[in-house]
Amino acid sequence: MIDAFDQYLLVTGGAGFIGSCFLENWVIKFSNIHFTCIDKLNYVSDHSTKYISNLLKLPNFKFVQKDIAVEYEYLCGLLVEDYENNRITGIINFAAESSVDRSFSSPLDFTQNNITSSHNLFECARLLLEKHPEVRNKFKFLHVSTDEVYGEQALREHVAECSNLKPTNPYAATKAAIDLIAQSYIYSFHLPITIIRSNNVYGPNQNKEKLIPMVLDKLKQYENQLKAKEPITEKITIHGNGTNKRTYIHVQDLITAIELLWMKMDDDLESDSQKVLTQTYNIGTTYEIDNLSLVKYICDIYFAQRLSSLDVDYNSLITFVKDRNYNDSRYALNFDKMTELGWKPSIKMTDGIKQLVANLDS
Ligand SMILES: NC(=O)c1ccc[n+]([C@@H]2O[C@H](COP(=O)([O-])OP(=O)(O)OC[C@H]3O[C@@H](n4cnc5c(N)ncnc54)[C@H](O)[C@@H]3O)[C@@H](O)[C@H]2O)c1
Ligand SMILES: C[C@H]1O[C@H](OP(=O)(O)OP(=O)(O)OC[C@H]2O[C@@H](n3ccc(=O)[nH]c3=O)[C@H](O)[C@@H]2O)[C@H](O)[C@@H](O)C1=O
Repeated sequence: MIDAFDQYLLVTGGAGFIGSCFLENWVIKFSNIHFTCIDKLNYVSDHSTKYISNLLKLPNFKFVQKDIAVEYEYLCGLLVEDYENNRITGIINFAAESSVDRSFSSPLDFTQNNITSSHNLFECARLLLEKHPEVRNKFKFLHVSTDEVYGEQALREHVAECSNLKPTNPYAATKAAIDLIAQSYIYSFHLPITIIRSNNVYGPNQNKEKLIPMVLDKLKQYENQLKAKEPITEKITIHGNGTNKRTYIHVQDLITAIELLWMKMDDDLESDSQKVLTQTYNIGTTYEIDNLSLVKYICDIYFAQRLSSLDVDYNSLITFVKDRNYNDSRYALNFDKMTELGWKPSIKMTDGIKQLVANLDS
């Protein structure tokens, strides 16, 4: 069979926030690579392919709506039994239920979904390399984890990839569990899984349950109600007293990091080494800010860009609500390993937020 494409990749969770931004970038940029995206289409994309709609007709893209937590047989067929037809030798795993808030109310669903979906992928990858050992010299697996697996850091503390995993919420615990299962597959089956753990990611296509898109959505509603001379109904909701801090990375900077690692994995395969394959990488920035300051920062940009004539006391737009069961105080990553590979974040938070405000009507 003559391969129409140089590589065949499986991307899971590609209809969601980061996955869709990744696919929007890579499917267009790498026309020599074929991408199969599997996503169950949950609430984050309104149970639709709206974030990847312009990819659906491209020759190097295929979308499959499946729940990889329950479709083990399908995955096995795609990756192992029908390898000769599908020839998938690269997996990038974004798929997960990603909301900390939702994990407090349905922890078992998070365990069932997040752990089983990723473990199904690891097991299929193991079986593929067992059945087709010749694939090992071109097989890559990038698993997307999170900084939350480390739990919170004290002031001036930074965690490196070798730091202990101390998750505090059910979502983070599922992500930590997956990382530990991945580690067992690396040791026991020499499966070349590379893991990335990033700070909070922001950018287009992010569901408005998360802080930044929530603030933008509330401000847009405020603007619409103001123009329609309707009563202002919605307020920006801040958990607790707003002093919790987060560190932010623009989704494009994360994608650049993924691309660098993917190339370094190719170098490893060509030189039969494992400098990057089987490694874990923190992907972070130094843009740390407390939640209340971030909300006011976004308001500053929003009003300057869209409502410059108004002089509004932002406190009137904000309401403080009950805090999370547990709310990590801050995450601070040591990302020297990525720096040593030549990566650094390039999108300033000001520019990233301004870009989001400017694109609100698109
Ligand atoms: N957003 C962040 O700030 C952030 C930071 C660090 C790590 N992460 C990780 O990055 C990945 C993507 O995060 P996101 O913010 O884009 O999430 P998201 O919630 O926006 O998208 C996740 C996608 O995965 C899909 N999915 C979930 N379970 C699935 C299953 N069993 N089968 C098929 N599809 C499934 C969902 O339908 C959704 O489209 C997740 O693994 C998350 O843990 C996110
Ligand atoms: C690395 C993880 O980032 C995201 O998780 P996180 O909980 O940090 O993101 P959120 O945007 O949900 O919350 C950030 C911060 O804001 C508070 N907050 C949120 C929503 C709201 O309406 N009001 C708030 O005050 C919240 O308590 C937090 O302190 C990502 O979702 C996850 O997948 C990651 O891996």
